[in-house]
Amino acid sequence: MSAPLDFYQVGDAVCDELLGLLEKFANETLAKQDTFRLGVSGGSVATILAEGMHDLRSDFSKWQIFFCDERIVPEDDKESTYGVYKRDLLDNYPKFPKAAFYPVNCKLSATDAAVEYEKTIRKAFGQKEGSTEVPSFDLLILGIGPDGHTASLFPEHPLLEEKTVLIAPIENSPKPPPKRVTMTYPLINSAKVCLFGAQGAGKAQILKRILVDNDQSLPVARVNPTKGRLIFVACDEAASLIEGNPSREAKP
Ligand SMILES: O=C1O[C@H](COP(=O)(O)O)[C@@H](O)[C@H](O)[C@H]1O
Repeated sequence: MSAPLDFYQVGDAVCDELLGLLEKFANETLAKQDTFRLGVSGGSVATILAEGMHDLRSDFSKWQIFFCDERIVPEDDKESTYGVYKRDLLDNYPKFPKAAFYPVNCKLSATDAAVEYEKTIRKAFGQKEGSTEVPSFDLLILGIGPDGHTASLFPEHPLLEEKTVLIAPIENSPKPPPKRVTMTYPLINSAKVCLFGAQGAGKAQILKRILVDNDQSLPVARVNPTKGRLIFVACDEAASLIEGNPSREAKP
């Protein structure tokens, strides 16, 4: 079964739209429960979120922010995703609660960091040790790589078939740096909302292959939160090869 798909073409307002949806989902969630659990990504999406998050009207003390993937590098390395949020958000806006962030322990090996991070997530969701229940994030904000990767799930990589582990190590990422940890499909597809942002003409071809051709060799096309919602936000340039409302129907 496919999750309902919403496609928003937003002129050049991808940043405003992503931040607006983040505020909306956070506050809708907090009207119903005490904690808003968010997963954020690296790359272009990280820059958008880290620069704009402080301005949102929400009770950040009730947010828990995790990483959809992380590169195993020190936090002051320019490749560190947590490093982007630290530099652009936490260091500039000291009122934003640092404790909202749950960084990956990048002092460990990728394997150990993945095991520890899965435990961290399960604990934050109030699960007992040994639980096999899959936590459901309120919102995951995901990026689209030029090769169709998302988080650190890359085309043709064996991790695409992972069914049990929720956070997996990757030692041979085709995009540097090679060592990373990443959410796998069981965790991603259990989210209540998976929200993608696509900005720039460089994303047009891959977005067409994902949304129009439904090319299942592309990791983004396999994101399908079956009990949740799937939303793509694209600027006009990124959406230039898409006509009308895409449905991601399987092609014969
Ligand atoms: O390596 C990564 O790339 C993707 C896509 O990044 P973008 O800069 O092309 O938008 C990102 O979503 C992922 O978190 C990151 O680790």
